[in-house]
Amino acid sequence: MPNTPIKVAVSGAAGQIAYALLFRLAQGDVFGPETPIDLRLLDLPQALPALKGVTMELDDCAFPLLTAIRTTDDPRVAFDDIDAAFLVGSRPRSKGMERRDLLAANAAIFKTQGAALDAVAKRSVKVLVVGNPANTNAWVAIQSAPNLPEGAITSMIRLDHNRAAAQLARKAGVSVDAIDHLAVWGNHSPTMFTDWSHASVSGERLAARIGDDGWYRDTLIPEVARRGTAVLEARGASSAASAANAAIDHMRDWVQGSDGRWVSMGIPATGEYGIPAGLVCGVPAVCRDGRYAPVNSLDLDVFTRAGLAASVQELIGERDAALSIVST
Ligand SMILES: NC(=O)C1=CN([C@@H]2O[C@H](COP(=O)(O)OP(=O)(O)OC[C@H]3O[C@@H](n4cnc5c(N)ncnc54)[C@H](O)[C@@H]3O)[C@@H](O)[C@H]2O)C=CC1
Ligand SMILES: O=C([O-])CC(=O)C(=O)O
Repeated sequence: MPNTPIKVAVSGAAGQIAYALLFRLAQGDVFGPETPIDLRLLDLPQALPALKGVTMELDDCAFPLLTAIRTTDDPRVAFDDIDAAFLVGSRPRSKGMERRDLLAANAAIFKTQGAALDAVAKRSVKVLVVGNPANTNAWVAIQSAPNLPEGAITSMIRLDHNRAAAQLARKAGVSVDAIDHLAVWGNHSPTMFTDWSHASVSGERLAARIGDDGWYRDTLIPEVARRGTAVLEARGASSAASAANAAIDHMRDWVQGSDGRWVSMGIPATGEYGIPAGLVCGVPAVCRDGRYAPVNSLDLDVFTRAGLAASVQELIGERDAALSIVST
């Protein structure tokens, strides 16, 4: 094997998303078929026995690219010298827990993990936060990692982007690949805003091809926003394989490039579109040469601006609720 292994950490590694993610990572779906991979699996002490079972299964797949697996409950061990991290583990909502309590519990986790990344990860590390509330968890991690370059830590809104793309492709009778310039803005929460105003299919405006503005406003936007809840109700468990698939898509495009196509990513805002600088917000982006660049200077219509502003207000509220944890 000619290449040096890439070191990749996954937190929440004993959980259901990781169970769909790890095997695809080890197969080369993110870093390519020529890149050996050294996995660092992080979970809570009580989950380590189950995590042992996952590592046994990884071994039993005999993946040629998988050169090493290390399990730990210590973020500093997991993140030592890593090139990439998928931060999936977070505290789920439990009975009687208010949203504020959930934010506080997760802010504490992501403060610790951000500080560990700051201390021991490679300066070129690429971090994707999946664990909810993903945008605000990423914001907390960024505040705790002042020595990492700006843009090292992102959050996932790609599942929402993929959900929208699939529904639009079906409605238009085209393949998902034919759709470009689609965006999902804002928070990964029911306030997220699916935007087809720039979307195209083979050079034609997608909105004109579908020709049903009522369906866009009254069906697509709310269905994408509530899709996570609908899957949870149907399956009796929250989205796992599709969440892992979106995490793979997000990191693969970031590493390998999006070929000029728009993807949606939760990234620290630059002040564009009235989003306060630094807030981690879903925006359209293009990835090239291992970097992402937000799509700036778009002309947003009144409906889109209002949808984005509502989601940004929610993010500001979450950030302010997390602020006291970060600053103590
Ligand atoms: N951003 C997105 O689009 C999506 C986000 N999610 C979120 O992803 C997260 C994980 O979901 P699942 O895998 O289904 O949950 P899960 O409950 O099956 O697994 C979570 C794992 O994280 C571990 N964990 C908890 N705190 C930890 C910590 N401080 N350090 C390391 N590990 C820790 C748990 O022990 C457990 O093994 C949830 O927060 C969920 O809401 C889920 C779907 C989509
Ligand atoms: O609420 C959850 O845990 C699941 C989730 O984010 C989604 O499916 O979009």
